[in-house]
Amino acid sequence: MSTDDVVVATRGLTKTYDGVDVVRQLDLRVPRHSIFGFLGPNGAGKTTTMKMLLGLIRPTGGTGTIVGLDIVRDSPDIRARIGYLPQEPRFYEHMTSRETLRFAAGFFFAGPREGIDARVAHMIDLVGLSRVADRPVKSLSGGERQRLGIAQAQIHAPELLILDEPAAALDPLGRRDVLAILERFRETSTVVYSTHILDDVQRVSDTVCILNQGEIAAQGPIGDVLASGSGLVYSVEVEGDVARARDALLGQPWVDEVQTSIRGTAARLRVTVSDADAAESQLQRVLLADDALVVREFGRLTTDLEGIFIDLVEGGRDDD
Ligand SMILES: Nc1ncnc2c1ncn2[C@@H]1O[C@H](COP(=O)(O)OP(=O)(O)OP(=O)(O)O)[C@@H](O)[C@H]1O
Repeated sequence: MSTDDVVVATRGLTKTYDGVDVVRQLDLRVPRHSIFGFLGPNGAGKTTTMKMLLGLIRPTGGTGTIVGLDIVRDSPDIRARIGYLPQEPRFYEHMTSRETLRFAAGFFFAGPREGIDARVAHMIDLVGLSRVADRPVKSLSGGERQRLGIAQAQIHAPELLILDEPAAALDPLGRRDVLAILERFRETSTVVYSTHILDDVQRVSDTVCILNQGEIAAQGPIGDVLASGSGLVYSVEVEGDVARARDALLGQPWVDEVQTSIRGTAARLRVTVSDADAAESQLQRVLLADDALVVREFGRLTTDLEGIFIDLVEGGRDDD
């Protein structure tokens, strides 16, 4: 990937508070035009990382660039070129949504008022606030406020949008609306958003980074991250002498574990292997060597992000 294709790149990014690394040695890479899901449990360090990227707090160690600018040296320029939605956006409650967006646009756009008004109207339309645009912000629902926050962050058409938990406080319909809006930005911009809701990431993200206790537990295209967690488990449905089939499998050096669940005359075997190549070439053969055994179904298990997330997060947890 060339540097033009990477919007955020950090190396060894670290933040220490009171001698504790809350973010440790992050090497992040966000591809241009991706919807990058920054996933992690509460306290993982997502907000701290985002604030470092925006120049709102200073890293203790490491370096980073964002849209080609240095995150420490160039932070004023970064804030002009990036849209940011904090976890709890604040507004002037008596202003309407339209006035709020006009006010924000005034910081970025010079030139005739009509230009600003057209941009504001376009953003109101894009985030679906037309019906309520001329009501005071204090009368908006949680979902409407969040959509206003996204419109405000995007008012100057930044090439990168950073959103801290944009959908966390919303009900399923509100979340769906926000995710649909993020999708619309994919063509024109890059979106980095944090969340602890796996389902959201699975729905809209093409790239994901799982952060746990301040460190990256997994990062990459979502398909690769999903494959990394599911590649070594096979599911096989058989009929016949299940115990013999199980023993035959456990006799292979590349088989770690076989779990069996009986379903009438058939059984499902969940086979965990240590060597995917060996499993691909030999697993079926081992089973078919038993003439009395019928193999009804055979395949690699596809796990979802939740399984991987729990494995990574639980696996990385210190025993206390
Ligand atoms: N100013 C600070 N001083 C000391 N510790 C801090 C400070 N800011 C954050 N922390 C700690 O750093 C850790 C990471 O916090 P952060 O807010 O980045 O996590 P997060 O992943 O965004 O969590 P959440 O999903 O709950 O918002 C937490 O343990 C938090 O208490």
